Amino acid sequence: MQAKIPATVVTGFLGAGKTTLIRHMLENAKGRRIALIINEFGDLGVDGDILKGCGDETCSEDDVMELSNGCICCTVADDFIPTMQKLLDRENAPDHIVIETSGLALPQPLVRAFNWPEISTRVTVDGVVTVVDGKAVSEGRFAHNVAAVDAQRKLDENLDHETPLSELFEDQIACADMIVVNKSDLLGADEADALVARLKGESRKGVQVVKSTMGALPVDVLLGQGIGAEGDLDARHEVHHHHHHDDDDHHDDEDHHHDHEHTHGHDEFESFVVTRPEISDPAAFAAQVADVIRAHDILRLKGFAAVEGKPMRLTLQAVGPRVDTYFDQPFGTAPRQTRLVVIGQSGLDRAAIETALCA
Ligand SMILES: Nc1nc2c(ncn2[C@@H]2O[C@H](COP(=O)(O)OP(=O)(O)OP(=O)(O)O)[C@@H](O)[C@H]2O)c(=O)[nH]1
Repeated sequence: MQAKIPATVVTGFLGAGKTTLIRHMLENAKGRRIALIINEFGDLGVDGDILKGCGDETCSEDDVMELSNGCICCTVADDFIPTMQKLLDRENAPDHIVIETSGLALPQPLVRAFNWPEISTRVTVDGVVTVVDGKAVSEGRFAHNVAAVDAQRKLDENLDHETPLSELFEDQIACADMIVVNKSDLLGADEADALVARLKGESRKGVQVVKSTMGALPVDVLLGQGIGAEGDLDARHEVHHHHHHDDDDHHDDEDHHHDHEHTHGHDEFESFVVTRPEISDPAAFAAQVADVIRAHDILRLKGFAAVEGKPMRLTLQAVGPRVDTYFDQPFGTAPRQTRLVVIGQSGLDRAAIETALCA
C-alpha cells in the first residue's frame, strides 16, 4: 500500500489571511506539487481567482479545485468526497493537498470527513492550521464579554446563539494543531506576544502558536506536521453545535430546544454580490466602501473593480473597516464591471448597501 497523501486544513475567520498565507506557501513550495481545494463563502470566487493568478509554475490552474458554495458538513458526500477522489485518482497525484475552508466554517466536520472509507486509506490530515487576524482578536472582536452573554442567556433561551462569531472562533482554535497569529505588522511587539501567550493558554497542549505578517511562514513549518488529525477528533471539541448528525457525539439535553436552523452556523450569516459600473477614483471608492462597512456592520467585503482608463482589475479587500486595494491583472475577456461580494451576519440591509455602493 502506498503512503497516504498528507492534507493540511487551513481554517480561520473571514479575512484572517488564509488566502494570503496559501499564496505565500505556493510561491515558496520549492517543487512540491501542492493541490488546493477551496471552499468559499459567497459566490464570487475571489480567492480562487487570486490563487489561480499566482503565476507559479508548480501550481497550474488544474491544481486549484473549488467546492460548491456552501458548508462542507452539508455537502461531504456530494462534493467534498468526489473532489478528493478525483484528485487522488490523477495519474500525477499531488505531494500534498491544502484545503482552505470558508472563513465561516467549522473545521471539525471537514476533519471528520477524512474518516469516510472512500478516502480514509489514501489521505490523512497532516495538520490543522488556524489563521487568526491578530489585530481583530486583540481588539476583542471575537472575545465577547462572557458575563454579558450569560446574563442575556438567562433572560431569553432563544438568545443562545447570539454569539456565533466568538463560538466559531473558539471552535477554530479548539481544532488547531498550529495557530498563526497573522497581521502582526499591525500589532505592537508586546501586544503580539500577549496574544500568543493568551492563545497558547486557550488551545490544546502542544499546539504551536506562531506570529506572521502576510502569512509569510516557511513551508516546512506549515506542512509536514504529521498529526493525523482525523484520528484525534475527540480532543478537538466543538463549542458550536450545528447539525445533529448521527455520528455526532454531543446530544446534550440542553441542545434540544434549538430549532434546526439555529443549530447550523451558516444560517447566521449571509452574502450577496453587488455589481456596479466602472469607478473613477480608487482612493475615493475605498473610502466610500469603508463608510458603507461601518454603517452596516459588514464583516468582509472583497472583489474586483473596473477603474476608468485602467486596463487592470483593481482588487478590493476589506476586513472590518480596513480596505486594501491593488491592481492585479488585466480584465481579459471578463466584462469591465465592478463586482463585490458582501458578507455579514444575517439581516444585512441589502437594498441600502447596494444603493450606497453604487452611489
Ligand atoms: N496588514 C496586513 N494585512 C494582511 C495580512 N495578511 C493578509 N492581509 C490582508 O487582509 C486581507 C484578507 O486577507 P485574505 O488572505 O484574503 O484572508 P482570508 O482569510 O483568505 O479571507 P476569506 O477568504 O474572506 O475568509 C487582504 O486584504 C490581505 O492583503 C498581514 O499580515 N498584515
